[in-house]
Amino acid sequence: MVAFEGVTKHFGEGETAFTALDGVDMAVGRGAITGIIGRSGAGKSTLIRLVNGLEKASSGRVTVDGTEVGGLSDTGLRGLRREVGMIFQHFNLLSSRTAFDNIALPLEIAGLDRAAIAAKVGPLLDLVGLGDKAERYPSELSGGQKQRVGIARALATSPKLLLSDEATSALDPETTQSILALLKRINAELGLTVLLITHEMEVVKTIATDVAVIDRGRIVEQGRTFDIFTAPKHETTRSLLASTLGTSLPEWLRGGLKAEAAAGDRILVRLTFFGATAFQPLTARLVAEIGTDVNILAGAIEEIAGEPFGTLVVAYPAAPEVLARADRFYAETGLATEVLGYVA
Ligand SMILES: Nc1ncnc2c1ncn2[C@@H]1O[C@H](COP(=O)(O)OP(=O)(O)OP(=O)(O)O)[C@@H](O)[C@H]1O
Repeated sequence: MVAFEGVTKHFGEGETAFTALDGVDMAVGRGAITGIIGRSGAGKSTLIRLVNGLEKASSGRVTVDGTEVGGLSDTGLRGLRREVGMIFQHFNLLSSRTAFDNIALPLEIAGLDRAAIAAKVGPLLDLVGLGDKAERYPSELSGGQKQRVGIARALATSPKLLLSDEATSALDPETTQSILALLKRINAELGLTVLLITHEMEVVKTIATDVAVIDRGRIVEQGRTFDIFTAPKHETTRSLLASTLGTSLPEWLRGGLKAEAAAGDRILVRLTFFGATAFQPLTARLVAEIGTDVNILAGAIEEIAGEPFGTLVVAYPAAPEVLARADRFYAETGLATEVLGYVA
């Protein structure tokens, strides 16, 4: 639905020139919820703003449904923006307008009469759960309610694509979950494609079917969320995900970790389980097969893009016969393993 082909974006000229995007190739599938993650300043906002023509690529092509955004006239851009809704971190509502009138705004701009507008806005208010708040002003609404108005406004022109720029970053965790549930429902019920940028890994883990990782203007990794989150390849992805997945080591352990084993050391291994049911029996068997001298140091079962996934960090003696037993067990069970290092 959206394609980036060799997209580069420079800001400024000469000595102050800055390359915000550097040869981005990326595809956003129809009906998918795609999350773009990256550190602050990586280029996420610039990337998303190219999709609705708020920024123009310096080179390369951005297309929405086959139409090149950079080549559109002002009229063409207005048409595109009816097809592409956007929601923002700080909601961007007009404080002088009620919830109803904020949602009505894009329809007024599109030239609809009052009756047609009312026929659209009523159901949208119901869809976002604000049927009883039509006449409230933004100052009378909570953050979550304001974002619901923002979502309804973005949906007013029946877009095919919704862009979300840190839409839950200003909300508390509970409200975030309710907004994410709403976005998921809209995606499923209206078949709306969603492209979101966020610095919150939890958001991606909860709703994104696909993810792209951006680092200093380049896409360094992209694919299905479950695959990327369970087996991140790029260093940036690993570091972004470390604190989210319960796979990061406690400081006291990390501090003493060595790359090489000395006599008498213990090896630290991270095991990855797919499917919650595998967790218990495999943990028990691990201890039985390797020997009782196994410490379980960290572990968690979580859900990524709707699928259960578990990790366990264990330590046991780095003696050749123990390592051989462990390797046999891993090969038999197909467990994914990663050696984290050695401790005295
Ligand atoms: N109009 C501009 N003029 C000059 N530099 C810009 C402009 N807009 C963005 N940049 C620079 O481009 C880089 C990418 O910015 P962008 O806002 O896309 O990053 P981001 O990943 O969205 O960051 P954040 O998570 O902090 O919002 C940053 O270094 C930023 O300073």
